[in-house]
Amino acid sequence: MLELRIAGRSFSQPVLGEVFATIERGDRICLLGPSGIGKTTLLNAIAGLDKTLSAEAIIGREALRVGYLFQEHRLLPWRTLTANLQLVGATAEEAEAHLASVGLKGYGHYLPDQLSLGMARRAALARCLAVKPDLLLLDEPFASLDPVMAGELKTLIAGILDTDPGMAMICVTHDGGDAEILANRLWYLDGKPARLQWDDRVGEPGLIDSLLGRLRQLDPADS
Ligand SMILES: Nc1ncnc2c1ncn2[C@@H]1O[C@H](COP(=O)(O)OP(=O)(O)OP(=O)(O)O)[C@@H](O)[C@H]1O
Repeated sequence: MLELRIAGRSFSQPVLGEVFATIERGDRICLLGPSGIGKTTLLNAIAGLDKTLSAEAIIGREALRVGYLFQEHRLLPWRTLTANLQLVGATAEEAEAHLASVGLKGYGHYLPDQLSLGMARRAALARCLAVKPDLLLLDEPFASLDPVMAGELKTLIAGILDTDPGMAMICVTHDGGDAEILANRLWYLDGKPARLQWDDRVGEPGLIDSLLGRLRQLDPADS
């Protein structure tokens, strides 16, 4: 469905090295790695937002609908939630249904600034769904949420993926435990410049425990 052939990405210094991988329908990838290593840079590349990369770097991107949940909600603050969803192609009825599916039934007339952090993130997730994505990109969706809210959002995302087995997902997280709930594949990005150090399929007994152990060794601050 998507093939990554990234030769590298530098800003003032090299950030990403060569990244080669394929993403298939139904892949649920948790992307882990130390802070500042290049996870968002990689997600932006996959989303097609990095215009410095050649078309050959992300093969298949043009044919895909991508829903991207950024670290900030990036909803237009002067538009209601319904109007924000309509901007990406939803009808008013579809917008209402998407908002209801993330627990925001009846909030369509609210402005983004009238929402709590957790509600705004769910509204942004509803906007992702309004795109009818083939690929869902989630950049630290649980960051800054209290454990209860984070748990609810995790369950919500797991449910969304369950109802659409063909949808692929890449979720950046610092918490290997998220992988247990959401992932069937794990990527670990590390190195200078950063490369995918592991690309593992979940399913082997003990893999998550071994992942958490490796994370603790590699990056004590993140474990
Ligand atoms: N637009 C930019 N201009 C200059 N440098 C950038 C830009 N975007 C990212 N970088 C640099 O690239 C490196 C990787 O950043 P990136 O945000 O991709 O890391 P990350 O792994 O997502 O970090 P975190 O886990 O803290 O969110 C950092 O050193 C960052 O300063």
